[in-house]
Amino acid sequence: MANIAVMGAGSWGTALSMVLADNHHDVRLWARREEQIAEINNNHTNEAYLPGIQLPKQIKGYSDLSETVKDVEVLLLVVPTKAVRDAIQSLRKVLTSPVVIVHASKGIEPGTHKRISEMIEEEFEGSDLLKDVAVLSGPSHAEEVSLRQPTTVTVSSSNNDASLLIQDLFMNQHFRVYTNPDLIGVEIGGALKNIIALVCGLTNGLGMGDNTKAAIMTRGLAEITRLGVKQGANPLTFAGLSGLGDLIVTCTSVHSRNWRAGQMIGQGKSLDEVLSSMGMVVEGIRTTQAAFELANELKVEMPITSALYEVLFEGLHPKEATEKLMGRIKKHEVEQISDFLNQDEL
Ligand SMILES: NC(=O)C1=CN([C@@H]2O[C@H](COP(=O)(O)OP(=O)(O)OC[C@H]3O[C@@H](n4cnc5c(N)ncnc54)[C@H](OP(=O)(O)O)[C@@H]3O)[C@@H](O)[C@H]2O)C=CC1
Ligand SMILES: O=C(CO)COP(=O)(O)O
Repeated sequence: MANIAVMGAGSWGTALSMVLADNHHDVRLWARREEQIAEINNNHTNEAYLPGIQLPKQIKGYSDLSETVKDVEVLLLVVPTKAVRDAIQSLRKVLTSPVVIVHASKGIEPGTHKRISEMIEEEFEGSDLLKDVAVLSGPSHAEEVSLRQPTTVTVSSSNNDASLLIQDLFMNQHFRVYTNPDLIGVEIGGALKNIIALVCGLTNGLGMGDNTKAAIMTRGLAEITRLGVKQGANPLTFAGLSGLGDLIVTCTSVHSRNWRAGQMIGQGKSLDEVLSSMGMVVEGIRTTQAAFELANELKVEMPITSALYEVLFEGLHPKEATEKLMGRIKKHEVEQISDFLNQDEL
C-alpha cells in the first residue's frame, strides 16, 4: 500500500482522501490551518467541509509540507484553481524526489487561459521532480462520495501508465474509475460545466422551469464541446463522465455550489453577497471570465458563457441576457466536425 500526499483539505480533498484510505493507503492530508489539522487528527472529522462524516484513521492531518511529501510517489492536488500556482511553487521547494501529480480541481486560469495540468507543467519546467501529471474528474459531489454512494469518474494523463496507476489507487466498490487519454477534453469539460451550472441555477432563481434548464444544459454542452474541440479535444469526451456526466450532476444537484450561487444571483443577490455567504469555492465565476476571454481569442462562439459574463461582470440584467439569447439569429442545431474547427466567420 502507498503513502499518498493530499494538498487541500476542503470538501473534495477530504472525500478523495476517504476513498484512498478505504483502499488501505496511508493518507497525509495537508492543510494550512492548525485547528483543522488538530480536528482531523483528534476527532477524525472535518466539520466545516463534510459535516457529520467520520474520517478513517489512516487519514492523518499534516501542517509541514516537507514532511507531508517525504518519500511519497503520488500527490493529489485539490485546491481551488486560484491557489494552484502558489501550491505548486511551495511544493517544488520541498520535493526531494520525483512524484506523479494527480489533480482534481476544475478550472481555467483567467489571463493565461491555462488548464490545471498546463499550470503544473509550467511551474515544474526545467525540473525532474515531476514524473507525470494526471486529472481525476467526473460527476462526483464530495457529500455523496463521503457517504460511499456509487460514483464514477475518469482519469486522464498523456502517459497511459500514469492513468492506470491512478485508476488502481482510487478504484473500489463505491468509486469506479475509467481512463480516457484525452487530457484536454477531460479538463475542459470539468472546468466549463461550472459555467453552465451557474446559469441553470440563475434561471431557477428567476422562476424559469425545466424547459429552460434542458435548453441551457444542451446548448451549454454544445458550446463547451466547440471550445474543447478547437483546443484539440476529442468531441466524444464531452458525451462521457467528465462532460455530460458532470454537467448533469452539477446542473441538477442541491449539492452544487455553482448552481446555488447562480440561484442566489437569479433571486437578486449581488455577486459579493453570494460569494461571502458560500464559505466554499465557486469555481465557475473565475472560469466564466477565463472562458469568455479564451472564446474571444480562439473565435469560438459561446453565447451562454458570454451572456453570463455580461451578467456577472458588466451589470447586464439576467432578464435582458435571456432576451438576448432567445433573440439570436436562426441556426442549425447540429454542427459538423469541420464547423468546430473552422469558425472564423461566426
Ligand atoms: N466539492 C466537490 O464535490 C468537488 C470539488 N471539485 C473541485 O475541487 C477543487 C477544490 O474544491 P473543494 O474541495 O470543493 O473546495 P472547498 O471550498 O471545499 O475547500 C477549499 C480548500 O482549499 C484550501 N485553500 C483555499 N485557498 C487556498 C490557498 N490559497 N492555499 C492553500 N489552500 C487553499 C481551503 O483551505 P482553508 O479551509 O484553510 O480555507 C480548503 O481546504 C475545486 O477546483 C472544485 O471545483 C471537484 C469535484 C467535486
Ligand atoms: O464538480 C463538482 C461535482 O462533480 C462539484 O460542483 P460544485 O463545485 O458546483 O459543487
